[in-house]
Amino acid sequence: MKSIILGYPRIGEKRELKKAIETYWKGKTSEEELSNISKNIREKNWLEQNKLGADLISSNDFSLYDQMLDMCITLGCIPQRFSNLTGLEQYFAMSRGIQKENVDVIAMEMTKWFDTNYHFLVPEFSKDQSFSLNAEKIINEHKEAFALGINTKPVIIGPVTFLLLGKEKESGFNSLELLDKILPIYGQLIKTIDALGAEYIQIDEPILATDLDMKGQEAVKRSYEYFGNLNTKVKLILANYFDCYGENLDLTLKLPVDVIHLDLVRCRKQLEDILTHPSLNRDKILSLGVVDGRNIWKNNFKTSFQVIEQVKEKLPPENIWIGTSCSLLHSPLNLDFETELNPEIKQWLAFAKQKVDEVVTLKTLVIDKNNTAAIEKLRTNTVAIESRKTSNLIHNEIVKERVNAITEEEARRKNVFSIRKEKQHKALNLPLFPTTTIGSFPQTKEVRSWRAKFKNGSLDKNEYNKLLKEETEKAIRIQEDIGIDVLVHGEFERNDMVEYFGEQLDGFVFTQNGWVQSYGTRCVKPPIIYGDVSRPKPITVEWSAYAQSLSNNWMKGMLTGPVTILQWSFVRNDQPRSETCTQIALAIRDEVSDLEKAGIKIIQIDEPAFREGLPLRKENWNTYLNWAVKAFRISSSSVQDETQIHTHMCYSEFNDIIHSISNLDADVITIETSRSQMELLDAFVEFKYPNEIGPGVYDIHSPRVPSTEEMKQLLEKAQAVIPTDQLWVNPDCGLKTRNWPETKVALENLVKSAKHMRIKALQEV
Ligand SMILES: Nc1nc2c(c(=O)[nH]1)N[C@@H](CNc1ccc(C(=O)N[C@@H](CCC(=O)N[C@@H](CCC(=O)N[C@@H](CCC(=O)O)C(=O)O)C(=O)O)C(=O)O)cc1)CN2
Ligand code: MET
Ligand SMILES: [Zn+2]
Repeated sequence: MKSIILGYPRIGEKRELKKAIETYWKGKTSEEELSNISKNIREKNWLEQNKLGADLISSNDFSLYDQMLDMCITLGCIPQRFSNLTGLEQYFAMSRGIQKENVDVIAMEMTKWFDTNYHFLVPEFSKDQSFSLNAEKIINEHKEAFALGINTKPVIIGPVTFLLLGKEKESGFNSLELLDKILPIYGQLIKTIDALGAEYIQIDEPILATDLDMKGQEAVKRSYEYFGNLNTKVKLILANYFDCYGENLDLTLKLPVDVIHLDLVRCRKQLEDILTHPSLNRDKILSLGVVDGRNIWKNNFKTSFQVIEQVKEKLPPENIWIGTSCSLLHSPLNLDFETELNPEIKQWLAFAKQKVDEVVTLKTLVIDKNNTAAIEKLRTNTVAIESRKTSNLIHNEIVKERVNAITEEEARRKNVFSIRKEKQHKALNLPLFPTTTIGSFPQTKEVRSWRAKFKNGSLDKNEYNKLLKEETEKAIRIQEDIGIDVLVHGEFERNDMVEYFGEQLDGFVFTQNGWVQSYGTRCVKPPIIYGDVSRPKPITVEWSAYAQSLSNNWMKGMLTGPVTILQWSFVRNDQPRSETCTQIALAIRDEVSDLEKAGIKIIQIDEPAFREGLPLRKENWNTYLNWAVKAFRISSSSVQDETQIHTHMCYSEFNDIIHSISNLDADVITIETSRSQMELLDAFVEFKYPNEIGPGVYDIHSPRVPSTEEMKQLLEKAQAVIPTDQLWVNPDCGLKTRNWPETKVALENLVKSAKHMRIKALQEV
């Protein structure tokens, strides 16, 4: 029996990697310094897992930006436009774009990794694509760990997941047609790893958690049969996570791999299917992912034992591994740093380091029932689990009753959009192609340092608020000067769009250092929802009212929606997510009502995680979409017809959920479309989406400043397919990650492009 960790967080205990990369980007440190800090983080991670007693530890789970991007480099799949660059400059240009002297290249697209808040860079494929092996990173990391006495299992992304998550950059071919070209490169890679003396390779194929068509299944079969014929000693672990193997199970069990990993947190029922499956061969090792890599709750050891016992009836102990459900990339690093958490709640939690310990302890208890240290851990585990079941911190009867009493009417606006639209146009009096931004303005070092000082007590509340008010006023004047129509207050008072709300709602706790990577160097501290959610008092009303008082332009109220608050938090697992989401929706509904009462005429309820919450398998979509849409509608429907409700979504594909997007019935939706050159609009066009829409024309994830001409062209593209009176002009998303100089120029260009469109539209009438 072995313990297996599918991957470990790479940001460093105190986000050392983030800081090292960002200072490197600023030109303040050398490549060598960055490389040293990276190496230290890797070594620390390996030694930590090793010390805790984990048997199978990953290498190549480290990345300077993203593991899919690393895979592109490994396979020599580098888009043409980066071919004049080399090394780290090329690597970071691929991730963030580059703009200097004679070089102006846009970044690769970024999108959500399955149903997580982690973003990967999307591989780009052309029909005559060629591949070539560059295994340097994988070799070096294996050697580094080996020097510490650890024979790691390199982890790589499998060919089918790689190809299917990538994007064809020309029409008329399917990425899977590249399989024949890519398999020999994977073959060379596996041989290279074999030659290093690695005992195992972990090949991640989470695409197996989705509905694969015949071609996809065939590709899986062909790939692993190819790998099976390589004549290598190294053993293959096939890892799927985030859902069951489902329809892909029979195929999977017949593949010539040594180990099959199961995510038993997301899909417990597959165990029964597998153990009774005629194709299960007793030589196969099953890696049981029982410790949740996606949430922070302590593992229930007793439940895990039941799972292991069930497998022991069918397989010999040496063919049973115990592990994390998925990589721990999605989990914060170390609970020991949380000195301010309520101890009652803290005892219910486990972060990455504690999860490794859980995996090892479970294994120990299974193989050695008399191990006293492990028995003591089992005892504390049982106490914690029981304490959570019976704690009176969790339940609030008033909240439960309110959820049960929700009526259909409360989830519906008073009138249909066509009626609202007219009233809103009269009330708001906006020009054609109204310009707006998505909410946040640059979170400068100063703003963050005020918050840090306020939190550590060296800045008092009045001074902190005064500084924030000044910053807000500054942002408003800048927007007025640039000529933006609908203003925002800038969100300077918020650390994060979800954490900020979590901090002010009952039923949530938040961490001091519970960072999780979102993309590149950007991290989030997801709040923890441990109990019934309610809003003790208004959250944003004072800020919005203050901001509105400073300007004659309309000020958008700015809220995070219930689905996104749910999706970007660690959610309690003792009741259905839908129930928790509805509780949050009621809290936001009260906030919306209060904003309206305070004179705010336009209220944006952000739902960037709406799409991400979609289950991986289509059979579960309707259930989710029903409660998610309803939650949004509960939060947004208390207002008068004249009050304009906006929503915002980024990184979403809309094609297959456009019906539900339309059912949200937001008066205006702003979306991210610029990196895909407006491709994401297609869904709205085909559906004849009736409400107003702001397709993003400015890629805010890149420091690159888009030109007026560029944005004009994007708007013309939009205007060709969407009626003019439905269109808004805005960036892809909020501007908090940008700096002021580039933001100002980009927004000036944006307003110019809108004005140009307006003049043209009037001339045409
Ligand atoms: N939750 C969430 N998910 C999301 C998004 C989002 O906005 N929020 N946006 C999409 C893209 N993802 C993003 C995720 C994070 C960030 C981001 O900007 N993160 C910041 C941290 C934001 C934050 O929590 N800031 C805190 C803490 C800031 C901090 O680092 N403070 C320093 C001290 C600062 C000083 O003394 O000067 C420290 O702790 O060391 C604050 O402002 O208060 C970062 O990584 O840099 C942006 C986009 C999708 N998913
Ligand atoms: N209002 C938020 C902002 O502008 C929306 C962000 S969506 C990830 O930052
Ligand atoms: Zn966004």
